[in-house]
Amino acid sequence: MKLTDLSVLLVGCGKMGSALLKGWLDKGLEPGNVHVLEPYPSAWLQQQTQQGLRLNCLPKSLPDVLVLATKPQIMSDAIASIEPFGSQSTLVLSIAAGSPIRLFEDRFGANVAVVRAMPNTPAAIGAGITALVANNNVTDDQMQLAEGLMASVGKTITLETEDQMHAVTALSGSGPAYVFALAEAMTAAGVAAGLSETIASQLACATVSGAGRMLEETPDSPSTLREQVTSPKGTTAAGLDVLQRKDALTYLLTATVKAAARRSVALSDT
Ligand SMILES: NC(=O)c1ccc[n+]([C@@H]2O[C@H](COP(=O)([O-])OP(=O)(O)OC[C@H]3O[C@@H](n4cnc5c(N)ncnc54)[C@H](O)[C@@H]3O)[C@@H](O)[C@H]2O)c1
Ligand code: PRO
Repeated sequence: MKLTDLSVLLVGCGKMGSALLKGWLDKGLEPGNVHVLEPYPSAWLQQQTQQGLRLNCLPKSLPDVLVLATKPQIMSDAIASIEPFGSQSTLVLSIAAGSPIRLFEDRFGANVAVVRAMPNTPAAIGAGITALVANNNVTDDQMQLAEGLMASVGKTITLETEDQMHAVTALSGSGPAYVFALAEAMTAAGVAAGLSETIASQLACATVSGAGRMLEETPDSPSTLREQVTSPKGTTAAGLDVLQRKDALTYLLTATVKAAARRSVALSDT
């Protein structure tokens, strides 16, 4: 099905919901075919009503896709108002961390077609990556539809089992925050080395962003790209000797991702 012909009911239009909606509207989704439920609509979302998007009212017929983008903690309450829309012909596409497929099967019925997806915030600039997993009720056409929607805001990968979603959420879902934290820490390190905050921040952010683009735009692996910066006995080798001493960086990130994955498991159990 083409994006132009698609009808969508979006529940929750905060940071991720609006990043996805922006991407879909840019790619040709008709605002007139979109209903959004959002108690605190942004100025941008309110503006879309002038193009025909319907805010805080329910569609008269079943939409092709019901997108769930509220926080997992209030997912159950949010579903209460839209239970009749979880029919077999409507694809339920949830992006909530820690909301398992069984929650939607319990609430909408065992026959409901559910795709669980984990995007990340670079989706806002079309540079996201989304992992998807479906239940057995999802048809090939519906899976293609879900992949197509998420591909319009970045890359997609399909998971083998829903269990993998905890690690995915911890790695790529939360991952942009780790990278932004790196830029913040590099700025602080630049200040400690004698630069002004402004110059340190400019250098740190451009370095993170430029290195990210190289990962994207060159065929080289992260290891090769790292080696290309590192002259024997030079400055980078001296720095990496601290960063990677006793695998410190790998150890820290492994513990980080494990903690996030544990939180995903805990959210699924509540
Ligand atoms: N932000 C991320 O990086 C990210 C990445 C991947 C997945 N997610 C998932 O996306 C979901 C939304 O996260 P977010 O960061 O956009 O949060 P957010 O708080 O920005 O957005 C959630 C929105 O839901 C709205 N809402 C609250 N109650 C509602 C209701 N009853 N009906 C409809 N809308 C309601 C809120 O007003 C808010 O605007 C979460 O489940 C999160 O796990 C977020
Ligand atoms: N943001 C959501 C959270 O922090 C899910 C992944 C990224 O819970």
